[in-house]
Amino acid sequence: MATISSSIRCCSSSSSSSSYSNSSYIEVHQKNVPFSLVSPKRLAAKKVSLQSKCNPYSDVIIMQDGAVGTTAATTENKAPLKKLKDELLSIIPPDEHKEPIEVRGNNDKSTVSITVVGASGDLAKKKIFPALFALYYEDCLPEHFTIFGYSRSKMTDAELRNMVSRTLTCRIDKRENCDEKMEQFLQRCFYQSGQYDSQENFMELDKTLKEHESGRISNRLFYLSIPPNIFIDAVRCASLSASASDGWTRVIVEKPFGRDSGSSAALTRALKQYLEEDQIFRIDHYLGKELVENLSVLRFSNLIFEPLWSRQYIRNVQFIFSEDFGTEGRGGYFDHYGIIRDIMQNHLLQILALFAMETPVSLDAEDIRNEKVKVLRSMRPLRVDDVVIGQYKSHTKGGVTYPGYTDDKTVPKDSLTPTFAAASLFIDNARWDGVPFLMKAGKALHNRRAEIRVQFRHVPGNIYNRNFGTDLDRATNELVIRVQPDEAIYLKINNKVPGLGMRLDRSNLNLLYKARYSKEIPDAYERLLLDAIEGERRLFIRSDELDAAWSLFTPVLKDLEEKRIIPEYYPYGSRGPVGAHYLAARYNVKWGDLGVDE
Ligand SMILES: NC(=O)C1=CN([C@@H]2O[C@H](COP(=O)(O)OP(=O)(O)OC[C@H]3O[C@@H](n4cnc5c(N)ncnc54)[C@H](OP(=O)(O)O)[C@@H]3O)[C@@H](O)[C@H]2O)C=CC1
Ligand SMILES: O=C1O[C@H](COP(=O)(O)O)[C@@H](O)[C@H](O)[C@H]1O
Repeated sequence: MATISSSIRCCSSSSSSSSYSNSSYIEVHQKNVPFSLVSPKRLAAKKVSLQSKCNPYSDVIIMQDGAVGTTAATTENKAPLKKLKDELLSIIPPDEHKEPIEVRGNNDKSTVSITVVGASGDLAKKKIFPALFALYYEDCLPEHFTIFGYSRSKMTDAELRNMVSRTLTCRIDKRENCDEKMEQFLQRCFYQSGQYDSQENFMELDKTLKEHESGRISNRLFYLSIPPNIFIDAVRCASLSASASDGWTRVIVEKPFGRDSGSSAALTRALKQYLEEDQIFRIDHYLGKELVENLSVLRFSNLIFEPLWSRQYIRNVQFIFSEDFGTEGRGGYFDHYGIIRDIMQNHLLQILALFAMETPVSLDAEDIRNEKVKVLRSMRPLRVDDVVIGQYKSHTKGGVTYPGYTDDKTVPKDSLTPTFAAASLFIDNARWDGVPFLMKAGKALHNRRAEIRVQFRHVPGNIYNRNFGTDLDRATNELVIRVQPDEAIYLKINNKVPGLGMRLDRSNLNLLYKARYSKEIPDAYERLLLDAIEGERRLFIRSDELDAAWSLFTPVLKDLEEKRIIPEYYPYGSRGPVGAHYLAARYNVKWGDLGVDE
């Protein structure tokens, strides 16, 4: 052990728990941060496993006596721990691993305080508290944790609990002890009222946090669920007056990260006055979605896909986002940003980067983020010619009148803000030269959907061409990764219809998640919150990624706004502006979601 690092200690102690007779733990101190441990009860069911249930990117460490712990996969501690794991595994052959026994020790010494800043708001109620409860329900939160709501509204702890309880739901697959779990969770939630720009108020928060931390090593996570104009005030106050004194302090920042390259860089500079880059967790919740996370698995762990993943076989790739509702309630925010900033520059571009990047050296956060930056920097900035914009207008259907975008009272009547956009992007590198990457995003369309469509090239010299008639697109192999709803991966292939004749049809090889997996898919915020607690950064946006993303969109956004380009109006609930078809047609492409057999 001594050969590994003086920062790794290995200890034994007697357990206070009755079900396990012996107890061992290892402590890894990196900047005074102990690594997290996984409950052995969960592991016991699986015997010795090399992955923790809650964070697949943390290593499970098997001690010589059979004890099991996990590492939080931070860049700081991952390297020595990997070495440690390798060493331990080489000492103990797999078939000699004993049953896991309880791992105790440093978990008792540390605690995590999660403060939701802006706790009275929409996102906190809709996503953050429910995600924290789901993590608690799944036994994924550390043993010692406390949740604080912080906002200006006056509320007692009981009122916060009441507000939170109305937003919580139980997992459909295990409801038995839900009420009990909910009550236990709510007892760990507290509320502190304060201003976002008051250091004094944050000092009061600090005092309350300390009382709950009861002398343990304190780790503090601040989730900024507030409008962007108050981000910096809140970060300043939290960092100067309520940082953890001995453990880590991390801040999750919600988008928007600026409106363009300039304002985004200014935000980053301001954040970095108070925080190191590795304390900033910029959320893009699409990266926490199951099928987005699966993209790399699909590409890099299946021999059949990676060889096809280039200009040689792929004709075009489409990233499609649609919502069947308008800006209801968020018009004020939206009008300042528009659909390009709201969806394309972040969610769709992040998916594109994961789709198109080269193979990372490893699954480490920095290796993945390096590859994403590289591919983003190989892309051509967009020009006005590369985009089509639209805005929804009022529409009456079946006796119901749906409002137009500018009917929203918080939106100026003469607003030209796009609620729909389609764009063609290109990656100027050896792999993707000439392949159109098309994006389409819109609100108030005919359905709610997010998907990736990969259209492959036509089969050269296809001897079955005559069976498809003149429309070769009908024979295109298309791989669809449906992010939501009804998560699925399906591949359209050409197949012979059974019978004596020779008739072909298009059929789907279909991996529909709800048919294949019985387990409920976790919400994106669950994964992201857990990662932030564990210090796993791969799903968060690094500042250079953000810069690269803004560089692509800033010129076109500026042009659209300066030239006051008028959007094409489309009826609420329709398929969007026709202009999107012309844009795709320029590259000989048809949008895959509009076909008869989509
Ligand atoms: N809601 C959503 O679905 C999504 C939101 N986001 C982002 O998450 C963050 C939070 O969103 P959301 O919860 O909708 O925001 P809200 O508008 O609901 O604001 C959150 C809280 O901030 C306080 N607040 C609101 N406006 C101001 C103001 N002008 N000055 C000071 N405090 C204010 C209020 O609390 P109090 O008055 O009690 O202090 C409010 O409850 C934003 O950055 C948003 O862009 C990102 C993706 C989706
Ligand atoms: O970030 C945002 O995302 C939501 C859509 O998220 P989803 O997980 O429900 O698909 C979008 O409605 C909102 O405008 C945008 O700010």
